[in-house]
Amino acid sequence: MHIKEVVLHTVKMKLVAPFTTSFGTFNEKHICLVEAIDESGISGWGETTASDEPYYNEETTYTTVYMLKNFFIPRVIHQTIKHPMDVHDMLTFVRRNQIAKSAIETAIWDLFAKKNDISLAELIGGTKTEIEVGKSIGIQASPEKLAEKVGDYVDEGFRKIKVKIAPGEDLEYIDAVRKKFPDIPLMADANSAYTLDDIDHLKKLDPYNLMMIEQPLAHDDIIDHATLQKEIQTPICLDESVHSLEDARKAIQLGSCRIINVKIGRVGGLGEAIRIHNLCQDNGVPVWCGGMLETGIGRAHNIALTSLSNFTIPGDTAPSSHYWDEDIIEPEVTMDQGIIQVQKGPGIGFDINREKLEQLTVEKESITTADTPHPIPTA
Ligand SMILES: O=C(O)CCC(=O)C1=CC=C[C@@H](O)[C@@H]1C(=O)O
Ligand SMILES: [Mg+2]
Repeated sequence: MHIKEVVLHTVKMKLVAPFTTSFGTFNEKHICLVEAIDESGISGWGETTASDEPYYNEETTYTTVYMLKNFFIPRVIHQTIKHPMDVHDMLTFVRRNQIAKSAIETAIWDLFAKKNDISLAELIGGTKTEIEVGKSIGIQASPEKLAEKVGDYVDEGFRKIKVKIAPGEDLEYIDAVRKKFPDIPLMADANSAYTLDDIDHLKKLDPYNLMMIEQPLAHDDIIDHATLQKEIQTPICLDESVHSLEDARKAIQLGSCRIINVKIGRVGGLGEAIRIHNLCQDNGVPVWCGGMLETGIGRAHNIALTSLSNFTIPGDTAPSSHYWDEDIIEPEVTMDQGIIQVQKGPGIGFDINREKLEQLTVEKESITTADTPHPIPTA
């Protein structure tokens, strides 16, 4: 397979509701949608899952566009690509920048599946025809407001509820939810808001029977999470700390977590996500697919990934309508009582609403050569 052109469509999209985590509130975001076109004119699609600010990790939408234009697209355009699983190693000449790598790598996965007229789920060996999904709720104004929001999503049938916590917005909030919903599958995401000084405080979450506490400690830590996991009963799930298969291996070996939140962008693409899934399966560590407030393109990749068998915990893959007034894919991602059907069409299985894409585009750039001022390996 050869890519003859890559078009970077940068869109500005407003969320239907603000989303608050321990590191800030998002109301809108710029997203770069990556269109990889082959010699026969077929388009594969990926998206950058960074935000406008480098608060989740070190990348932003703008850094990902720079890295795609200057390094990653010049590395892959006009090259012979035998299989999308090979793209990860083509990009390791650059350190990290996982979200930028993922955006072009996932577009190549979609393109390859379309050229072979199979769904992305089938291409990666997915076994499920439908997936259970959960809802990630941002930090709310009060414990009562949170419990009310949880009720709305329980009524919609979501199979897991994830709430955000931070010091001062944790025990009372979890207590209010558990008082109203003693048995629902409930988890908390701390986005690195705590330290080992908070061990005794975090122990107070143990009686609430949470499925897990996600990323309680530093975004780049594996060692201290192992210390914490020995002290608390609640299973630790890592998100930000796991950037690669190697990070996952070390975390499992050290006992830093019992669950891993796999995000295609954070780990540098679908190939690495599959490798992490397989490693976790071999070690009895369940995984689930986290969300990054994606458009339908990223959402479609997440659904396909979740069709793999060790994704045994519902992911943060809510329907399009929970994020956008109008998504840029057709049809939109919909859900029925917490279940999303795995798309069967070729590639990501959704069409792009080109009219909507044009409306939302703030910048568009077509790249047809490997030109870059930087030395790029070709081997
Ligand atoms: O896409 C979704 O619905 C999940 C959003 C979500 O929980 C997150 C998105 C982006 C960064 C983080 O704040 C957070 C997470 O840590 O998973
Ligand atoms: Mg998280």
